[in-house]
Amino acid sequence: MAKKKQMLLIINPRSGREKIRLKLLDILDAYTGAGYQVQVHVTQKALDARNAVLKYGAKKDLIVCSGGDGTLNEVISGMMELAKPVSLGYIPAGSTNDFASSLRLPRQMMPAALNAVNGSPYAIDIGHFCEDRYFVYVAGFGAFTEVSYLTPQDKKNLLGHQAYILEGVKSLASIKSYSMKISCPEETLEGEFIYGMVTNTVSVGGFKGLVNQNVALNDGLFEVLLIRTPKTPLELSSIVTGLLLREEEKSDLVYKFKTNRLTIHTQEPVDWVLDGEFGGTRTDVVIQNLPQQILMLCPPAADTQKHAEKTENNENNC
Ligand SMILES: Nc1ncnc2c1ncn2[C@@H]1O[C@H](COP(=O)(O)OP(=O)(O)OP(=O)(O)O)[C@@H](O)[C@H]1O
Repeated sequence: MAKKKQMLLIINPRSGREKIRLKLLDILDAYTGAGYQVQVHVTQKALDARNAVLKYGAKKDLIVCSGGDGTLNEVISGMMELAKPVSLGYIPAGSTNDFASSLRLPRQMMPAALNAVNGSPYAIDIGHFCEDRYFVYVAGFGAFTEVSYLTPQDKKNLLGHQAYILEGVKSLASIKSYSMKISCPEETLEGEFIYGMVTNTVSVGGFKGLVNQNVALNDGLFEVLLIRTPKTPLELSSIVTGLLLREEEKSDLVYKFKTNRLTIHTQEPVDWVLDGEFGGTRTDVVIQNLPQQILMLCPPAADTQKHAEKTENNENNC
């Protein structure tokens, strides 16, 4: 008898609106029918998904993750430590699912579950953050970035994406400015900044226009967005205009560029957010793009450069 293919299915039962609860039997049935022996790990708390990958992942043919961006981050962080590469299927089940929309994964749970075993492998870049952390699609600091992890899970489950917007409006009153030196092979910037994000995605916080650059998830490059601290109401309105500009259009307050490596030194410690979860408080940060590290199973349309989403991204300016 042919040896069964081994799958590790990691499920965060609390992600999003807990939709997985209604579909789990159908999903297990489909995977068993497709010839997999499925080991299910239901996460109990933070870091559980990463630890399950480290403990069981190396012996599997496929890892499937059901959860939001935070759970996906944990699974990929575990996979980056495995000695042998394993493919990854993803069932987006969070409240925002930013990265899933970049990969054009099906929005419905059952089609996404089937794609997680039948999709075409697509090698995505991964971000290495300082010594010890990874991110899949965004590392950020400053205004609003803390909204994703400070929004209580119960509120996210109740209100979904609107919960972020509500918490974001609350944080408007407390925008902080940081004195920074930001260096990458292409340029060095110094001064006061209120916001920065280093991304590998077309959507952040559910907004597609924010990155506003041509994006490929496998080109070895991040898209960077940095915003200087406005000193006058006029500068504030220039920032709004600057955010709508394309990469090649220059602004003195808003910087958009691509790079594979970035170092940031700040005088006071800054809170970072990685894929919507708390990434630590740091004065020195090194961010490195590790090209094409994880094989994700995606719909064929998400294949390589077709996926760059140039048109869609530019049409969706916020
Ligand atoms: N059983 C659990 N109960 C509560 N929290 C959990 C449990 N298992 C894992 N977690 C934590 O929940 C965090 C958030 O989950 P996740 O990001 O998947 O969902 P979400 O916040 O609803 O989605 P999104 O980030 O896409 O908005 C994970 O990073 C993990 O630390």
